[in-house]
Amino acid sequence: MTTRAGVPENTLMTFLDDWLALAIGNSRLHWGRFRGDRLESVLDTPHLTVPLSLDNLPEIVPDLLTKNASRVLPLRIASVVPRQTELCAGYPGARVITLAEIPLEDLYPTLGIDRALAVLGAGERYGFPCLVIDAGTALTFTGVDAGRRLMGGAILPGLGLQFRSLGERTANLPYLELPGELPPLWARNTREAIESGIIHTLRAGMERFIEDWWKRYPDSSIVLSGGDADRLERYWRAGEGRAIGKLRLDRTLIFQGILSVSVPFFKRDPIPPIQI
Ligand SMILES: Nc1ncnc2c1ncn2[C@@H]1O[C@H](COP(=O)(O)OP(=O)(O)OP(=O)(O)O)[C@@H](O)[C@H]1O
Ligand SMILES: CC(C)(CO)[C@@H](O)C(=O)NCCC(=O)O
Ligand SMILES: [K+]
Repeated sequence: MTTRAGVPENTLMTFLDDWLALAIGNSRLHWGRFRGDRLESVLDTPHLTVPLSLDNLPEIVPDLLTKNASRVLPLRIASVVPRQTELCAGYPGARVITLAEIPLEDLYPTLGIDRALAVLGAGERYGFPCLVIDAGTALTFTGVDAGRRLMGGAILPGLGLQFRSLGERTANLPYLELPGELPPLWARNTREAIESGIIHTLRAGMERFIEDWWKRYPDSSIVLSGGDADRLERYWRAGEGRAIGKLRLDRTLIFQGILSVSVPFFKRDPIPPIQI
């Protein structure tokens, strides 16, 4: 158990207190600073190379901390990278969120905590049922129904990883960055052929999942998140003008999820009951 807290949590976090949320992904760290239930700023940093401590936190996230923040800031951690979790465990205010704390039904034991928190956050903000498409290192689909039950999902290599793997594992193909715009479907040069293959195939896959989801849950919100969400949304929108209206872009879902599981620690109005 990596969870640690210097002071009992329920006395530590009050409505107006500052606290930090840390989502540890496979590419990098995503930090959020909250004041009570308000997310005030976010910051992405590289993975830790040394154990997190009271001394080095201000150097790692200088822009998130106020100058006179001398006390131990509570740090709620959602990690899918065990080695990085270990590096945080010595920080006195650290507490690691586990699947057992997520108020969703039918979660399977190896489900990523980032997926659980993102879809919880999406449901709390936009309503259940909802589908989250998280375009990070891995790209995931995670769907929850109106009864807050995990319906299911899927995992595939993220956009960056798809480009990198072609560049690294072939002799003739270059390593390319994600293009800013949707490439033509039928390419006549190598660069556009790679871009087309990866992006149009992903779009087609997204259509498959989204159409099936909307068939089952016609009024559901679908939310795009993760490091590549902005570009993915642009590619999606540039396509054949499908019903884009209900595809939302929200890169703070996981922070909303972390806030939701931290709610018992705040003097905060309860979240309204859900309709089933
Ligand atoms: N500065 C950056 N560093 C790394 N990735 C970046 C950066 N800016 C944008 N990206 C994009 O973000 C994607 C990774 O997404 P994200 O940062 O959400 O991943 P992650 O949270 O670390 O991974 P995961 O949640 O899948 O474990 C990469 O494919 C890359 O294209
Ligand atoms: C799929 C990733 C890598 C996405 O960050 C993460 O959620 C994870 O490690 N998941 C574990 C496997 C699963 O979710 O079924
Ligand atoms: K692995």
